[in-house]
Amino acid sequence: MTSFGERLRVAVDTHGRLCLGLDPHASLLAQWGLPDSAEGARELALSAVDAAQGRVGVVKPQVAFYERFGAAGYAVLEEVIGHARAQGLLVIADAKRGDIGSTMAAYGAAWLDPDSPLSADAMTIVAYQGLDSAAPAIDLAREHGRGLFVLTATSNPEARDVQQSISGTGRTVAGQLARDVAVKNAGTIGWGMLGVVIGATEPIARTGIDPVLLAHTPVLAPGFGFQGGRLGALRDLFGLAADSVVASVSRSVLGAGRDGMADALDAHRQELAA
Ligand SMILES: O=C(O)c1cc(=O)[nH]c(=O)n1[C@@H]1O[C@H](COP(=O)(O)O)[C@@H](O)[C@H]1O
Repeated sequence: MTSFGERLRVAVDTHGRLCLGLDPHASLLAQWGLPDSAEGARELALSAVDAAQGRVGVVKPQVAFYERFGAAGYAVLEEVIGHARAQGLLVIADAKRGDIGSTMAAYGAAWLDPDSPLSADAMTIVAYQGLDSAAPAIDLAREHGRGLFVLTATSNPEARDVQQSISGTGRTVAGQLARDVAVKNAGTIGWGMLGVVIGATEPIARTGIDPVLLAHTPVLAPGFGFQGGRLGALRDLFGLAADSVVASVSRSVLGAGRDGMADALDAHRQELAA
């Protein structure tokens, strides 16, 4: 079976390193003239998947924007994930789950088991319980060719006090988590099945993460566009980890509206390539 790392590499080599976030914010639904309902979220997300087709290889629905509509929202999320995957897009479910091992097994089953109605190619997780608490989800992902992205240095400014503080190992919390992930990918040829999330709102040098460690570790990088990170500055921001980056944008594309999304995606791609 092809691993998630290999599939992600092919998607990036084919379509470039941009990922489109499928985030139906209430403000975007209003801007699009759609109802603030599961049906509105469905219409926005399915239109975004259509615009993504042939322009990006990866999409990332943030599940909170569906969850807020309860069961109806989850039904839409199932449809959006299924539709995107059927179109050949890789789907990262941005669920940001984290818990003790036995519960992580259930989260893995929900988002990564091929038989689950929410089955995605990868999910985001929080590992403040220690990366090994995610072992059951990691094992399940490996078995089925799926992946996980571990939050290490997030894009929001409030995160710094925690994530850049020095842990018991002498490294920053972010640096230690990134190292733990990289160690699990060691020995992989190309990209491993475990990635890290590093925000694009400040240079990696400030996070305490050693970019050299990330040669085999894909880096999901949100924070470009609406949050201020510049795609054209990707190499300056990520330094020696730049080649591992998948740059994620949501509002800066979706905010261009139904008819403007395709052009916005093309403009973002050009900015990345420049
Ligand atoms: O894991 C994420 O994707 C994530 C991590 C992070 O540090 N910062 C961050 O913004 N995100 C997500 O990335 C998306 C950013 O959206 P825009 O700011 O609209 O491009 C949202 O879905 C966030 O939940």
